[in-house]
Amino acid sequence: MINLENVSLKYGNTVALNNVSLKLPDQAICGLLGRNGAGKTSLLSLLCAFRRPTSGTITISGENPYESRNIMPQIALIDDDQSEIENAFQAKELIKITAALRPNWDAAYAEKLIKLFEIPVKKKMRDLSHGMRSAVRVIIGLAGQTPITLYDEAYLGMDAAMRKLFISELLSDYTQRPKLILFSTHFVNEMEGLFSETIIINKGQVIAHDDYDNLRSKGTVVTGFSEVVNSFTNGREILSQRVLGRQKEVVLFGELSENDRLAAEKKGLEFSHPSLQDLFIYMTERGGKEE
Ligand SMILES: Nc1ncnc2c1ncn2[C@@H]1O[C@H](COP(=O)(O)OP(=O)(O)OP(=O)(O)O)[C@@H](O)[C@H]1O
Repeated sequence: MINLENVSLKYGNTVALNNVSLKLPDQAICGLLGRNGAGKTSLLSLLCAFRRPTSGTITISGENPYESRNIMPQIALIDDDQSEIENAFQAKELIKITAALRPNWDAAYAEKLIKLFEIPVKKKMRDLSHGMRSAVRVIIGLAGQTPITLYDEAYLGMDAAMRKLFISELLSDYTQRPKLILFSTHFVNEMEGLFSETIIINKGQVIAHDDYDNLRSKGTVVTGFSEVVNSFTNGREILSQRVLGRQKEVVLFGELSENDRLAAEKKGLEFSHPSLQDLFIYMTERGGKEE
């Protein structure tokens, strides 16, 4: 269990995280969503003890990660690091070095993934394409089997087919060997089916943390004849709207009361929930807090 209490992180005068409190379970695939500069990387860098918070406390399994030799090998951060040091190694050397640092390393799984992603392992990292370098990193993330694995935009440069392969591996591995995976992404539409829970971070603050279905249920899509939809949605918080001939679809923020729903159904309106991406965009545009 990860527990953050009133955690803030400042870089000089820049407040990257502002009084964040968060509890994360031992087993989940948790999406970390936020606009550029929202504080996602800052949060992940605290969790893997690359940085210390300016104020507040972080505990992982009850221990302070900065002072614990037990905790550090249990956490891996997989990011889009382009450092010269890493780029100087052959892919297979980088994999071998990392394997030595990971107590739960699954060598057979790493070999399987190298074949699956068709990695030319003798090439230096700097000579691989961006997508291939990312594939090497996610192989390290998957084969490392760390109980807490953090992916920070780890698949950048991968084409759609490769991203699909990665997601499918992540899911099947999680099903067999559950752990805590935190997954920061801007590909909300593509990845949202992956998340058992989602954290939305905006301007350094956690504005929502809920399971996937609960979060999506905070929005309502209303569809029907334009005039009926207009009279029903008038005065409510509208996320987006589009007209389809005589029909109209309006996305509202918030759940409808049972009375509202029954009244609208009598008028022939239909309801569903918006995508996580639509909700995310709305919540971070208005900067609002989850009710
Ligand atoms: N090393 C640093 N020095 C100074 N300011 C920083 C540093 N790293 C991040 N920041 C600032 O902290 C804030 C949060 O940045 P962070 O990288 O955590 O955001 P992010 O959500 O990961 O963004 P992105 O999606 O663009 O990667 C931003 O205002 C950023 O400019």
